[in-house]
Amino acid sequence: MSKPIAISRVHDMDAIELVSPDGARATLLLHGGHLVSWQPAGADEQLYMSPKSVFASGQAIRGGVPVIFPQFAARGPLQRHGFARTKPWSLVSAEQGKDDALAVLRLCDDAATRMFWPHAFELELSVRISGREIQIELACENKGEEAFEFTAALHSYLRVADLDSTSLQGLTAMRYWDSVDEMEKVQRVDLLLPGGDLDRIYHRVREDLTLKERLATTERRVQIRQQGFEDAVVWNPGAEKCAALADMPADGYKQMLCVEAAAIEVPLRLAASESWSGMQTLTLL
Ligand SMILES: O=P(O)(O)OC[C@H]1O[C@H](O)[C@H](O)[C@@H](O)[C@@H]1O
Repeated sequence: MSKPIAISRVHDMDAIELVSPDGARATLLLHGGHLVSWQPAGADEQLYMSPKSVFASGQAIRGGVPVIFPQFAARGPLQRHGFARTKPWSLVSAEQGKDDALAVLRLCDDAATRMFWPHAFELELSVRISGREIQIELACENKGEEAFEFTAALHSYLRVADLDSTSLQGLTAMRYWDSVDEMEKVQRVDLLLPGGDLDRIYHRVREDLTLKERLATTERRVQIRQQGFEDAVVWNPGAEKCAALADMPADGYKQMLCVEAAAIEVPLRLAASESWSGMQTLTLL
């Protein structure tokens, strides 16, 4: 028997607090369809949330998992990272199942989105938690009569205790766009040690990635899988750029690494009535 979950208030905003029977928890705001917290069963928070983040209508949240749609970064005429992360989404369903908890949110075009982006669309974000895993799925349907193209990302901010003890594995031999140096490069080494200003778009991601963090007596490992998304963005602003971000503490960059499932290099194209979906799955190993 599944039990419905009612809307509550978190950060003074409408929220869905998912709790699965095994104790896994996640919090999703209707603002932006924004996942702001994920605690696997028996474990601590896995997502970074800036203590200086603003939670207000029309504003982007710094941390968790922003939904980037229909434009990644400044790669087009729209506002940075598109409008989905600052719009109010509606609740389709939220329930606790026998061994999981699941919420589905929806965002459709309206007069305001059509002013900037003249297309009829329906976006659905589904978040499912169970045990030590979370599945975040973004789906888009073209509800209009003409084809459209878009770029998108699930911009996950992973929390780390210390960036200097953190590495990311699984990117060997991959081609990437280095957004700092503005050139194409190839990853030579297996372990990426994120220090300083790092902003890369890895192309044609086929392998699972693993975030590894050396802790005092153990190692924390988070497996990152993606389907339907061809690119993965790895971002850390480093000290200088972090200090310039009004919604981050000066040393906040040491506690986070963004590993984003994305579709950027080859924009997604949907003909009338066509749909696409992409997923990022995080598993605490
Ligand atoms: O500050 P925001 O608009 O949220 O963007 C945060 C970051 O998002 C992505 O990771 C981009 O690759 C970065 O270039 C950008 O700085």
